[in-house]
Amino acid sequence: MPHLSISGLCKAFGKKKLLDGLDLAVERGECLVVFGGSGSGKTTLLRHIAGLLEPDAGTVLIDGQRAGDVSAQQRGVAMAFQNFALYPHMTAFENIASPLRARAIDEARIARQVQEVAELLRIAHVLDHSPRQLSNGQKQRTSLARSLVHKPQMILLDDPLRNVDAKIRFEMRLEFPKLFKAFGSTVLYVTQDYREALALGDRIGVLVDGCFAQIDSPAGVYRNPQSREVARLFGDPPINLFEVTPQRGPGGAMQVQIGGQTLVLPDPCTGLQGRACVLGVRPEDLLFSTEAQPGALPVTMEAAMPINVRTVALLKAGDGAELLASRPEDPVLAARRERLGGFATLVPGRCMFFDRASGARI
Ligand SMILES: Nc1ncnc2c1ncn2[C@@H]1O[C@H](COP(=O)(O)OP(=O)(O)OP(=O)(O)O)[C@@H](O)[C@H]1O
Repeated sequence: MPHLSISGLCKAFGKKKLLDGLDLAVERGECLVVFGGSGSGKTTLLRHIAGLLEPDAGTVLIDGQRAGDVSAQQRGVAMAFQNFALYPHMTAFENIASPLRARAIDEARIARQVQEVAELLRIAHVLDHSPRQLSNGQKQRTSLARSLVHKPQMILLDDPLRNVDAKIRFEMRLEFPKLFKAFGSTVLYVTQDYREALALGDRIGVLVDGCFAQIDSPAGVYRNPQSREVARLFGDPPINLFEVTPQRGPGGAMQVQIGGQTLVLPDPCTGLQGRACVLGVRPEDLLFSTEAQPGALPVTMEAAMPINVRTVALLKAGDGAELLASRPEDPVLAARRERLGGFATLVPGRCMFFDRASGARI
């Protein structure tokens, strides 16, 4: 039996349908990231799992029991919301110990459990500090330690890194997966940052219009998105999307028109002839070269910039259609300030097609 099992969950506030028949099953010990835009209903979903909201329709079961029927504490569910305020008059130790005190656990065991979680979160050396003596990162770790100290079977984390600076966010993203596995808890982790979703999730549920548009591994949502919407939500620079109608070219290979120019597709694409669709190509799968190649799309490079260890080029084809190509760091290209004529080709096996009307993956 899955640890968490949701079926047909519906919730509306006034006329606004927020959750619209949502289904989800999460296995014990799994980290499921709920990813979606602002206002898509992520927090509302967590509140149902915590038993704080009643569904309009559908069921939320934890270990087979309805979420609203037993208290979160009895079910071993812990929650940590975006703004984890610490008690300002208590030391870090007392803050972390507070959920254990509420359970009348003896002092020696409290000290042991606080020490254990503080060591895992690397804050054992500041346990006697008050919150105002802690750095922002240490505050964040302390509040997380407080959520984890009683070894919850399930932990609900609502965008815990939203309000921390980039360095702490990066560190915590690296540490979270190990930490979650060390506790063995089932984790539901809400974020609107696709990088965080890719870094942390065993699986990612992509929340769009009140349902999961796709629930898949990080590689699955990135490499094999089931809709144009999911494809667009992951990736920076974003995926290239072009409305095309593939046709068989004179040489027999399938081709499309971009910016009024012809690009030969690298794959057979059987069945797409004459079909109105959207071609999706990730920038890393669009190759730019100054050497002419058969079937390549004539383009001009309008600009290029380094992004981390890659260089991203803005290309224009024909009547002004824009394409993005990214390649391993290329300082010569990145330093160039003038336009550069060239050709674009696609990596075989990497083109995605979506139905133009519905957006569904073909
Ligand atoms: N109790 C409530 N009554 C009325 N409207 C509500 C209630 N709770 C949430 N909403 C509305 O539902 C929408 C979704 O809220 P929710 O907090 O679930 O989104 P979210 O995906 O977590 O957003 P964010 O990432 O910005 O925190 C918002 O427009 C919010 O104003």
